[in-house]
Amino acid sequence: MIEVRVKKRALVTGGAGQDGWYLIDLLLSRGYDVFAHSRIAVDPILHGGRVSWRVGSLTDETFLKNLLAETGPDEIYNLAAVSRPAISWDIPIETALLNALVPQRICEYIRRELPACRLFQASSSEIYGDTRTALQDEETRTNPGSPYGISKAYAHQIVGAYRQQYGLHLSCGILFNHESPRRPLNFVSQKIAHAAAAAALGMTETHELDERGKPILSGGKLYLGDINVRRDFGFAGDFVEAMRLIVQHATPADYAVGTGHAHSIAEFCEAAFKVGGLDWTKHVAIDKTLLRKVDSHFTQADPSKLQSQLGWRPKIDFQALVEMMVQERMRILMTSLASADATRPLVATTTWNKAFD
Ligand SMILES: C[C@H]1O[C@H](OP(=O)(O)OP(=O)(O)OC[C@H]2O[C@@H](n3cnc4c(=O)[nH]c(N)nc43)[C@H](O)[C@@H]2O)[C@@H](O)[C@@H](O)C1=O
Repeated sequence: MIEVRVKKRALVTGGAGQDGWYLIDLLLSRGYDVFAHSRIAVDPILHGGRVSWRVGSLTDETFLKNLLAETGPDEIYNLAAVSRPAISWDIPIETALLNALVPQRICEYIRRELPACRLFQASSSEIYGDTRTALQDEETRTNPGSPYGISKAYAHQIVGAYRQQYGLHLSCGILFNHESPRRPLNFVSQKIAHAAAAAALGMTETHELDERGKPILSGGKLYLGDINVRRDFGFAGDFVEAMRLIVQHATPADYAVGTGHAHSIAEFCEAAFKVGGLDWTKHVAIDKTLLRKVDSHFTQADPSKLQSQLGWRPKIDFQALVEMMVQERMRILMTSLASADATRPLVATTTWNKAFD
């Protein structure tokens, strides 16, 4: 019997991460049947219990094949990854398997079993490495410097190769830094937002720990690495809209996904502490142990192709993004202060588990 589907069926890998959250909400609002994968168990009532979750490791070939066979998606959004470039040095083999080989296995499965299925692959501006190019777009030379960047470059190129060779609808979004209140604390944006919120509430010490295993705000100070790095910071909610547009477009292709504006980490601090009326220079200090030996010092997207071909425009600018993040951290901290939970143990935010999306 031929199955007639009324609704489109999407599979989102790494669905429990920041981007998965926004994308699943978007797809549900567009009437999709959503299947989501997570590496670890998730609360089934998330997203109003409207998502069918599958839990397991994508690097397990049998699990991956069963996942694709059982869900039979019309569209796959491959967001699962070791998502922290700095941590990819600690787990380089897992990074290569999950970030590079899994996308290839998905392409191979699509080629053999689901040729009508469309793929969005989450590529990254880390594929450019420490570039000196003023603006980066789809043509910019890839020169990644970390196991993360190298694994993402492999995935980017193999997806493009399968698209060329087999004429399949496989696309990559080269995602520049994208943040939100759902960002884990071990990314610089949320680390700053958290410290700025705590300082605004008059706190000098937070329970949550930083990469060094010390409180994120300690003695009223936030310790950071290189604050001169400039990044193109966008809002994750805007980025998932780009993902959907890319998959809906008649022709598959690669797109740079970023705002086109760059800000330094120092500017992020300035904007974040300003939300509470504070002078960031009194609260931020440098700890050289947080400097990265390999880093991308400057990223700024040229999103012209995405804008002209698909009409994408980010709705949240840098200022609004920072304010949104700091205000949400203030709300969370006030809730926790109100519950007089001051005796709870310090919380590490940099566990191995948090390396994944
Ligand atoms: C595009 C790319 O974007 C993300 O990776 P990331 O850029 O490594 O993210 P991050 O927030 O850890 O670092 C941003 C910058 O901030 C600098 N920085 C300074 N001081 C601290 C600091 O104290 N902590 C951290 N974490 N960073 C610091 C750090 O050196 C780096 O230059 C992922 O979404 C990834 O999946 C992805 O694809």
